[in-house]
Amino acid sequence: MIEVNELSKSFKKTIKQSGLKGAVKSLFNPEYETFEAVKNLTFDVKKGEILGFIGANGAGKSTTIKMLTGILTPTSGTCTINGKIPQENRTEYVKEIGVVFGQRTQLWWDLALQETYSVLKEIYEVPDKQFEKRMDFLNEVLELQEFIKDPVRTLSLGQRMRADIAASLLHSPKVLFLDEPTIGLDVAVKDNIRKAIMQINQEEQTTIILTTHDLADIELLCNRIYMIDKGEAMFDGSVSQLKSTFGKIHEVDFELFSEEEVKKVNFTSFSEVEVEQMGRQIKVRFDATKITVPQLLHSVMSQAQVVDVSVKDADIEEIIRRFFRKEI
Ligand SMILES: Nc1ncnc2c1ncn2[C@@H]1O[C@H](COP(=O)(O)OP(=O)(O)OP(=O)(O)O)[C@@H](O)[C@H]1O
Repeated sequence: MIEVNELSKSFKKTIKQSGLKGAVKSLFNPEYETFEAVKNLTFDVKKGEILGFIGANGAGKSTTIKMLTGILTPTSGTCTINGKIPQENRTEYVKEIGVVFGQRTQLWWDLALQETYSVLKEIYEVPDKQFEKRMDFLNEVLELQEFIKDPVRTLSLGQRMRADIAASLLHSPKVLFLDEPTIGLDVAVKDNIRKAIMQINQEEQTTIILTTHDLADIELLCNRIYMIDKGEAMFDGSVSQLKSTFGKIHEVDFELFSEEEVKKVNFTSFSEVEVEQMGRQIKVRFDATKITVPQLLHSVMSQAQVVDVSVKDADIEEIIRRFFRKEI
């Protein structure tokens, strides 16, 4: 459904000069440098797939989404969505896609939500019968009923996000771009939005590209992760591949009977373990490909009296944090 090939985008940036003299010089005789925000990205997304597009702040996610939606023109490379080039024949292309920028709304601030949908119906030329059916479906999935008659400016952030997602889906697009759809929402609302996204994807086979900083969104929704850093691809694969390839660090927390017992424990039989001790607690971090949890448990329990143990699996947030810190 989506094919991206060697996609790049550079921006011309003014070089800032220091001091008042420099500022005046920049104003009348600016000097420019080229900044590569996106570098040679190549990936494809199959019909019905949900791709999690992740990266640190400034990695180039929004710039990529803007090229895929046709807002920006690539400096080089190509992207085609359902066989169409986003920058060509925009009127036809926008009927194929839905876009939600979580930080901004596409709704009219002073109009009642229902009226906004009627305007969008005309813009996208949705036939009356289809519009009614669509509104019933969106009402059911996104629970719009309680606020559909209210002006957009009076909606809460969670209601506004549901309203925006419904607006992006009104014309039954084949591809949906969601840029931070759960930003700033409370846990319960996030949960509702995720369920709605999942239902739409399953019932309509909508292909979705989702950018988010909330890794629970990725774990719960995405079949695949595409990770970028400074505009370049870093990882392309499933969540379980990410965990099995990079999530080797596990953690076991021991609670011992007393501080005296803690002093009895040594880890000299293991070469690479990271140990932290606090009161009666011992926290051990280790590479699960080199040491197994039973080996570690056996060693500690044979040396001292353990009252509680908790084992933490590799967590996607930790893996990505290590990626961004360049430890991986
Ligand atoms: N119009 C522009 N002109 C110049 N530089 C730009 C422009 N748009 C984006 N950039 C730069 O390109 C880089 C990538 O920005 P982008 O908004 O794509 O990042 P992002 O991954 O979406 O970040 P965030 O998670 O913070 O939204 C940044 O360094 C940004 O300053």
